[in-house]
Amino acid sequence: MSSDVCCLAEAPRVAIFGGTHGNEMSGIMLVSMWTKNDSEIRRSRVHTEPFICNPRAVEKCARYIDTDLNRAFTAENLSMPAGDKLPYEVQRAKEINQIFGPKGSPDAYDVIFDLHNTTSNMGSTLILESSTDHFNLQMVHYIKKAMAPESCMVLLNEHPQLKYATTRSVAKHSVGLEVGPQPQGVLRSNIFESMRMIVKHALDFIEMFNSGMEFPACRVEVFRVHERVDYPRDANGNISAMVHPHLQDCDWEPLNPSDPMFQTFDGRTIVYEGAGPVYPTFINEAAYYEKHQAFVTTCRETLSVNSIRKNTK
Ligand SMILES: CC(=O)N[C@@H](CC(=O)O)C(=O)O
Ligand SMILES: [Zn+2]
Repeated sequence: MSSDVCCLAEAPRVAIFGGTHGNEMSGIMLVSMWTKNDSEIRRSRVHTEPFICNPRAVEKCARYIDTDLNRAFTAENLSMPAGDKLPYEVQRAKEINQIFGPKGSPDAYDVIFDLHNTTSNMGSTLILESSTDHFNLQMVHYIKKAMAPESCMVLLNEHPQLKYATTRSVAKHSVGLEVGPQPQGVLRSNIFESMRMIVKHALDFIEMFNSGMEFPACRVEVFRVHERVDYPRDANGNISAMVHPHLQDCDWEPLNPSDPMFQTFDGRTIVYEGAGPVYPTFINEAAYYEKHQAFVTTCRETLSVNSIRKNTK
């Protein structure tokens, strides 16, 4: 019914970020490619800016120089007086906020896609930070349909403690794109092509939305971030077990009470002792050893998405 349609502002300004982490190669290569020739990302009703977020980390092929850029977009950092004593990524966050934000203001870019790779066997995953952004929910619904039969999962991170201040959070609508498995510093053609295809569908969606198309109400399956699980550790804080072979590479598959979770170096199995099934993801992500995270558990949910169209005035 058209009376239930949410009329939303047009989304003419879009950015595609790569190299938020300097060793996640697919996004870095795609963004560099589109910077040289933007024919693939050009649409008549969308202006799309490809952008390398952490050029010094890209140069070094490291996740970051001083601190993780994808945690740096806090109100505190962004309001810090500029100065060259600040950590490189804090300076960079302030610059990115100037160009694509300011975060939370009407001047901010409409949509930012931030391209990441994971060493986990997650496949293609869209990361959302809000369950009430119906523009983003309609977009991920569109992308999932367009990608089928290839799967595209949706990870929803609005957990008050586990949420972090991402680079993409300067936009009005922020979307993370995480594709794996791909080792750090490595390009895999299948991963690169999946990422490229998702960006294509996303831009097609925005083009259609900006052209005035109405998107009917729908439902979308998401996996909501529930808990961070660290590796077992000894008294000195060193890791004392590895991800169990039965869990390794089983991202998005149910983990039930008493299922194997870790394997100690002397071959003992540590089982999951939670109450019900959870869906682990980011299993054995290389970048998360420093964050004390072996995997994150999620709960499966279906969200109802409102019908949307561009407001016409
Ligand atoms: C492996 C990796 O870098 N993942 C991203 C996820 C995200 O963009 O939310 C991060 O931790 O920043
Ligand atoms: Zn990343």
